Amino acid sequence: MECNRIGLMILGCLSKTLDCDLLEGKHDPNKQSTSATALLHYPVQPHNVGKSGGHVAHTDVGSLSILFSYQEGLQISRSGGDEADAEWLYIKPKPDYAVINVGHKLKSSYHRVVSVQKEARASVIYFLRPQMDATFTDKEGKEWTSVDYHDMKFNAFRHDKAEEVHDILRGDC
Ligand SMILES: O=C(O)CCC(=O)C(=O)O
Ligand SMILES: [Fe+2]
Repeated sequence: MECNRIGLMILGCLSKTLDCDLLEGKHDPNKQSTSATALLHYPVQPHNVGKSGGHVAHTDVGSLSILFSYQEGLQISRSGGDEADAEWLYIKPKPDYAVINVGHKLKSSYHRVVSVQKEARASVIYFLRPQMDATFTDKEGKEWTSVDYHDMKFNAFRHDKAEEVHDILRGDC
């Protein structure tokens, strides 16, 4: 609940600063949404250090993500491009701070989690998302409901071969 409130507050501040309404009445507390809290566990991968053995490169679905982790491994791409060509930068964890990632409307960063340590990694993340029936138009002019877009992207996450759904994971549609 608190993360939801803080997320909406941040979106409100960004809206003012950018002079555009990012909330657009699309976060009605009385309507169902796909907002969710995820507890992520990354097992030890001693043979996979520095590789995307943690979380495949992707952009986040929704309005804003609030991430808590005390451990290294999160990287963002500075250059874009394919996962293999991208220039990956570590986001260092800072005690008592959360990492805030904007979602699609503001062009989410392309990020991933790599294996860096000999111990398992854990993170907690809250995804603030619009109500299910909120609509938006993608780059190709196709209209989506928030829930349909969410489900389409999650099918891509579950896909066996990330390279086949690369454009979806990178948020290119
Ligand atoms: O575990 C992390 O640090 C990031 C997880 C993430 O990017 C996600 O679940 O979308
Ligand atoms: Fe993410």
